[in-house]
Amino acid sequence: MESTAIKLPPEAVDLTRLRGKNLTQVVDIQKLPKVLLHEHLDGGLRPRTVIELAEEQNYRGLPTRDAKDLADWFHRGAQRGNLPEYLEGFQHTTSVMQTPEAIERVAFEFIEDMYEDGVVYAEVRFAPILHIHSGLNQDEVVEAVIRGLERGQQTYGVEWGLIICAMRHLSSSLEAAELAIRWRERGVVGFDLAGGESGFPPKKHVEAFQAIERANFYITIHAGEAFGPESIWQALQYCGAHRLGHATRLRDDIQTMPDGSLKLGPLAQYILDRRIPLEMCLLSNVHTGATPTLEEHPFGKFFERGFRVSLNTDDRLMSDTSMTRETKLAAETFNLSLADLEKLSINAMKSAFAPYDDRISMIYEKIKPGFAKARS
Ligand SMILES: O=c1[nH]cnc2c1ncn2[C@@H]1O[C@H](CO)[C@@H](O)[C@H]1O
Ligand SMILES: [Zn+2]
Repeated sequence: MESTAIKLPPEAVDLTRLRGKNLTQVVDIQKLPKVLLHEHLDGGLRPRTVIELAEEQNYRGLPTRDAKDLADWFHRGAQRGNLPEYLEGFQHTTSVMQTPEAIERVAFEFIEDMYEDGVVYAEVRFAPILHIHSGLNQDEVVEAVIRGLERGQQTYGVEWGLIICAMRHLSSSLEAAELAIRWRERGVVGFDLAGGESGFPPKKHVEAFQAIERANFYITIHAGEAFGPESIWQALQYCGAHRLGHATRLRDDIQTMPDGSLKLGPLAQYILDRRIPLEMCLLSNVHTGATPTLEEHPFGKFFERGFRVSLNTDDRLMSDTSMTRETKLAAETFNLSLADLEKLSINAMKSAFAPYDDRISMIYEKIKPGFAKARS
């Protein structure tokens, strides 16, 4: 009897087998449903917006008023191979985010950018204390961000969560934690510790983390970016982190054996076993020197070994990146397949601080159908 099955053209059959560059040349990465968990609101402004906001707020500190030159200036400044210098550019972005209108605009444009980048769910973070220099209080700052995010969602349908950052070098982390808890009914989903890592161990802020835990709320901490496994260990075992930002230097707790297998130290084993989500940021790590090159980034190993990793942008302006770019780079550098990319989106969505039911519906209503469409 003759088969009645429809014959697919060979390239359609092969799509699921493609990897790396072969994959990124055929599949439109921008259209795949992606999830972003780690992006700084003040690290993702459009260069033109920075210039316009500087004019409106009479801020004279910008090095140039040309959008292209300004973008180059941010990229150059961020690529000096260490975190403290990487962070210098934020002085300008936070300086132009001091009025409710400016802050709301940046938040709205963030959602608009996410939509254009193919991101279906995004968690964005910032430190309200850096936005009170023109007289706003921190609640007003958070309210302005939420207004922009809500307006963006109404227009573009991108779902979001907001994370409040405390800064490692400041003593106001408890105040930031209380602020995060106060706004949880309006879309704040968690609490983070950001800023220069070396010399600022997370356990100094343990009171803030305990306040978050007592409120049954969520914690992510920048750890293992500019300091070793000790910082990651403290974040988990002193501060109760539910997720880790970067965790690049967890590689120091993992040994590659002569046969290529990985021998995990106790910290790495704990992170693997407990399914602790690692918010990995490839280009940002190259720029801050957390990894010497993209090829040597531990992401590939972590993913293969089954760690709960996700791809993230960190700071789209400083690192000249997007989710599409990070995903393409990851696919090409680590020879990923479409199934791998789907797994990364699902990993991220599973790890989001959104409620369980929302995460499930995002996975089954947006991510899986989006990838199925890409395959068909
Ligand atoms: O990669 C990073 N590591 C540590 N801190 C960062 C990174 N990117 C941005 N920030 C810091 O977080 C603040 C709130 O968004 C930013 O102002 C910047 O100082
Ligand atoms: Zn970050």
